[in-house]
Amino acid sequence: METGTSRVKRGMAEMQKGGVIMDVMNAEQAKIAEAAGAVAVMALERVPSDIRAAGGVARMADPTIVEEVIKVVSIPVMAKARIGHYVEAKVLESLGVDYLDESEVLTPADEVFHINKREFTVPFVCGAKDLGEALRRINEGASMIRTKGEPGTGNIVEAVRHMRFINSQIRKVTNLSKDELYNEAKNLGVPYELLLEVHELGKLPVVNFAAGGVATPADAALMMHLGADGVFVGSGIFKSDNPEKFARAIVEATTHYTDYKLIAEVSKNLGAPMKGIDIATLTPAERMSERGR
Ligand SMILES: O=C(CO)[C@H](O)[C@H](O)COP(=O)(O)O
Repeated sequence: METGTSRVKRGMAEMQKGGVIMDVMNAEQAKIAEAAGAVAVMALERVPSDIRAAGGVARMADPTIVEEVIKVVSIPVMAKARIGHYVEAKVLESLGVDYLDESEVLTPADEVFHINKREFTVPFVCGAKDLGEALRRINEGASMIRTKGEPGTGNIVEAVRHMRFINSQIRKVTNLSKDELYNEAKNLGVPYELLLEVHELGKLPVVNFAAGGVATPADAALMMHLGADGVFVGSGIFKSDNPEKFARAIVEATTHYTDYKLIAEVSKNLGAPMKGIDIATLTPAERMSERGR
């Protein structure tokens, strides 16, 4: 049984299109994000780069933080549950969040099963690095997809790879004949009907945002150029020298992603972006994008 209609759940994500969703750790940051023009905020205890630095098990945020953020902003509030953690998701739903992120940024609670998102009234966003992952999450009830990227690195390279790969897989599926789709569905480990939808639409049946490693206005614009429907930014804003300026500049660059003069203008005197990490220095266990398939 599905709770809430897919049309409404997916429609809510459609309304965020072209915008920036910002990670915030408290009410003050939530107000900065809203004033900068964020279309939604993600309430969490630590941004991904702090999660990397802290080590240990990363869980859902203290409900106090989530409630505090809900209280101070009028834009939608999202929150993260661990992959497979049904109860964290139910708790966050009970707090009245507008969207849930079943996120690889937190330590997975289940190595095999994701949450059955169809059982929830609140819509979900999930990460994906290829078409198979994206369609499996949609089959479980996700109403929005985002690239996984490599969160907390300030390095855009993985988000670029995931966006390019998903889009190239979609192009391939669009060109297959209907009878070839059965084999492709088997190869990708996804239901035939969903793959048929991609074949007919020429895109995912839900919006696909970019996430994981966006650290500058130009990074955000690059992801839009590559076909993202919008952008999530976590560490890039609140681990930069000047969060207010970065937040505003990233929103401007996302909205006007082909206006290179404007992107140059908003990129002036921003102060230092977050330092960032070379992906090659990460061990396999440190790669959050490998969590949850
Ligand atoms: O929601 C997210 C993933 O669940 C984050 O917003 C995103 O991945 C943040 O990554 P980064 O800190 O690199 O911007």
